[in-house]
Amino acid sequence: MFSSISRTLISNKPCRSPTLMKIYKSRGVLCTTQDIIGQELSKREMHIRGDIIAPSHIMGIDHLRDPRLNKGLAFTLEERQALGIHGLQPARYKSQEEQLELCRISVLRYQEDLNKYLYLTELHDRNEKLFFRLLSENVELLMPIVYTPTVGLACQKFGLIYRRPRGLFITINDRGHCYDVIKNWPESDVRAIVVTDGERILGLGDLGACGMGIPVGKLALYTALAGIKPHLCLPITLDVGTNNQNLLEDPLYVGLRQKRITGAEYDEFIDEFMEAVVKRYGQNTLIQFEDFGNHNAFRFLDKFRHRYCTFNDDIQGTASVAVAGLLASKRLTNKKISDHNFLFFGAGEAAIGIADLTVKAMQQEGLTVREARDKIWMFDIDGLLAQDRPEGRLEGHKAFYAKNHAPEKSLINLVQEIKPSVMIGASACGGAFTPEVLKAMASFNDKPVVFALSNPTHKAECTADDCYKYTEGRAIFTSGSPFGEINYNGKIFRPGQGNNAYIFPGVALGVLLTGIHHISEELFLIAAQCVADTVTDENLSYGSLYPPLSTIRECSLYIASKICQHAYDKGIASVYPEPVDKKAFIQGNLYNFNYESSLPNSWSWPKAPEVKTRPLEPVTLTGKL
Ligand SMILES: NC(=O)C1=CN([C@@H]2O[C@H](COP(=O)(O)OP(=O)(O)OC[C@H]3O[C@@H](n4cnc5c(N)ncnc54)[C@H](OP(=O)(O)O)[C@@H]3O)[C@@H](O)[C@H]2O)C=CC1
Ligand SMILES: CC(=O)C(=O)O
Ligand SMILES: [Mg+2]
Repeated sequence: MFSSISRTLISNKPCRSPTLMKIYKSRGVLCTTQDIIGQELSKREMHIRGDIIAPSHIMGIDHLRDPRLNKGLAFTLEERQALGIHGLQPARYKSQEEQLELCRISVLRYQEDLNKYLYLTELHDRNEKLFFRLLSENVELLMPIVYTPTVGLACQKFGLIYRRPRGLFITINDRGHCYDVIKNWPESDVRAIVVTDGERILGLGDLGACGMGIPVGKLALYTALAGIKPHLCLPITLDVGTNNQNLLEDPLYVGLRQKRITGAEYDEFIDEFMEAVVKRYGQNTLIQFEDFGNHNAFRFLDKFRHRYCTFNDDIQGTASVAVAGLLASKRLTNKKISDHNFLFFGAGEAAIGIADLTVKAMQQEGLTVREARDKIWMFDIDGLLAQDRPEGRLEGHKAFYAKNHAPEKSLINLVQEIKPSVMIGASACGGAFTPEVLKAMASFNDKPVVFALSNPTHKAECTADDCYKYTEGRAIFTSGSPFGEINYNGKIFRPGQGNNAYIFPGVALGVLLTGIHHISEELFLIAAQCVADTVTDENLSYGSLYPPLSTIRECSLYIASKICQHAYDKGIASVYPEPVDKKAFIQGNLYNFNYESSLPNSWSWPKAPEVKTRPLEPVTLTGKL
């Protein structure tokens, strides 16, 4: 459709006069934006709308300035001539592969991770395809930069490093006008939103508006790990203030300088936001809640899950990746999930989410809900979840796991008493799994399973080194942030990263492609099984319960294909007709990480007299400078 549009004249301003419109139309001039794609779009959107690009309407320097169009030195001589950028760059042609190599060298030149983060942010702003291809082909190297742990530091330093806008900030002062703010977003076809209010950023607490790094990082993974087209993704931060006194007093803080709004005003604001999203982008827009405070996270999941296309990544995505690890661990321990005795350190979004999904996994193995819950012990800031404990409420799902047991505030005492075979930390309490606790786990388990899921790295309940050291190399260890390769007494471990990044990109892709309206727990069990299925014996031999990060893209596509099948089998898809070849359907909808021709379809090499500049000698692609 667009190639014919690109051949047609487009007037500078929408025409309002019916008479003029008739005349223009008779001459083939498109008068209003509606004429072009049947929607209200700005002129720029006519040129670049989603992945429909009309290069013939963008001339000159904009091709280099627009990250969606820029290919660096990969514009051919023909393209440079046609686009009017000839002479604006040095003569050398560089393929995308050569550029990728230069990017790798450039990133590695930086000593500090925050500088690597800044380099990648700048690349993202400069050349979108190069950024995403670099990230997707170097996940092991770069995910720790755009994601945990470095993204945590980037959020903490957000006021200092903020350069260019990315994503939408909607503040509590915009209430009544959420839709108007969302309308300012230049893309008319958004399918996925990651939203935070910054109250619980990783394990770093309330970072207010500085939490924007998280939706940006999560959505970068949507594209890099699942091939979801970047223009379909929108990061949003809802700025309702912050209770972080340091930020409130920090002259560099970029958010609203006020305490968090709570209560009815806050709830109405979130309601308005959800409605505004649907009003602009439709009922099927996927809204991923990320890093909200505990109380709000559970409330909103309950409130919205049957009204919107939404999920909470910290509760459900984390649950899925942890259950995936437990499923994979069967091959090392020879135990079913229901053979274990669990102790959770932390009873918040992540821990409760994992516990609830683990119960579902045990039900699949034949246990009743009661029997499954009995196997799960939980510990929060006030100690063991015990039915009659004097302190600490048993709000929400905590009550399901409360035991008929005397109050217990000492982790080591509890460990020694109940002798768990699996211990899962999701407390943001760095170092809580002390050498004593780890030694105890090793004393009554041949292969203790230890998950230290808190992020970023310094919040992990124990390090990988300590875990292997104090369990004599017998532990099956997983962490939320990466620990790299560990050499314990000559044995090499490559512990896996139990992070929801294995789950949410693939789940999102499956949901978006099939148009699932409401996201059930079942999808997260499917995703867990997919991840567990992709773990090889070799991965397990290095102590990893997850496939290597270098294969996480395949893992996301596998999850999406299973969700796709499930959606049509269960009749919960809304995209019809059902694709016969699901794999081809998915592949056909993925982002193309490679540069494409910038020449309009109709473009042909101009005749000599029309060319104002002297054509360059074509440069050989492999030639040296
Ligand atoms: N690996 C992954 O993919 C993910 C990791 N996480 C990480 O998990 C951590 C927790 O996140 P989330 O569950 O959302 O946070 P929450 O605030 O919801 O939960 C934290 C839990 O830890 C408990 N806790 C805090 N301090 C202590 C302590 N000293 N002793 C015992 N328990 C304590 C809290 O107790 P109380 O309930 O009494 O307040 C609460 O139950 C974060 O570091 C986060 O980064 C989160 C999501 C995904
Ligand atoms: C990984 C993640 O979602 C978190 O730590 O909050
Ligand atoms: Mg999170």
